[in-house]
Amino acid sequence: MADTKPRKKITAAELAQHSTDSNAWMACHGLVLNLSKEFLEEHPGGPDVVVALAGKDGTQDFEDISHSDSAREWANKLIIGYMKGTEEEESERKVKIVPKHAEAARGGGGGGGLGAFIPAVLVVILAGAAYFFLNKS
Ligand code: HEM
Repeated sequence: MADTKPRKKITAAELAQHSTDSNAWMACHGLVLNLSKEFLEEHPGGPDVVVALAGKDGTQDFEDISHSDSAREWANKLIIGYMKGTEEEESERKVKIVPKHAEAARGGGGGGGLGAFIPAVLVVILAGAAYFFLNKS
């Protein structure tokens, strides 16, 4: 993850200019990844699916595949810059990395309800068990 290269601030127009397989950038979680030739050749999902998103924001497609944490670490090595945004977003994107699978699922997917539901279910089960044992004796 030792990404020592300074990150560049990139506009949507600039991103859109890098949309061919020999010159492919893709935005992901506000970061800009350089989809190098080696990356495209080695990508387990093949080059075409990624090249189709070159010059665009591929965050949704990247998350839809539920990429592993090692895929995310690989993506971090491709970071060359960050998307232009508000001052706050930009200062975060200067140091940000592609979120781990669990974080992305929690934050981005909108499916956070279950996590909050589990403790409530546990409390009900424990209360039921306590009631049962206290009444037994
Ligand atoms: C740009 C950063 C990306 C990286 C570093 C990356 C890396 C990987 C890695 C390591 C895998 C193997 C499974 C895993 O470890 O999760 C994988 C699988 C896959 N990726 Fe990506 N990927 C990237 C972007 C994308 C995008 C934008 C798509 C668009 C749809 C995509 C589509 C797929 C598909 C379909 C597979 C499944 C291949 C299979 O199991 O048959 N990937 N990717």
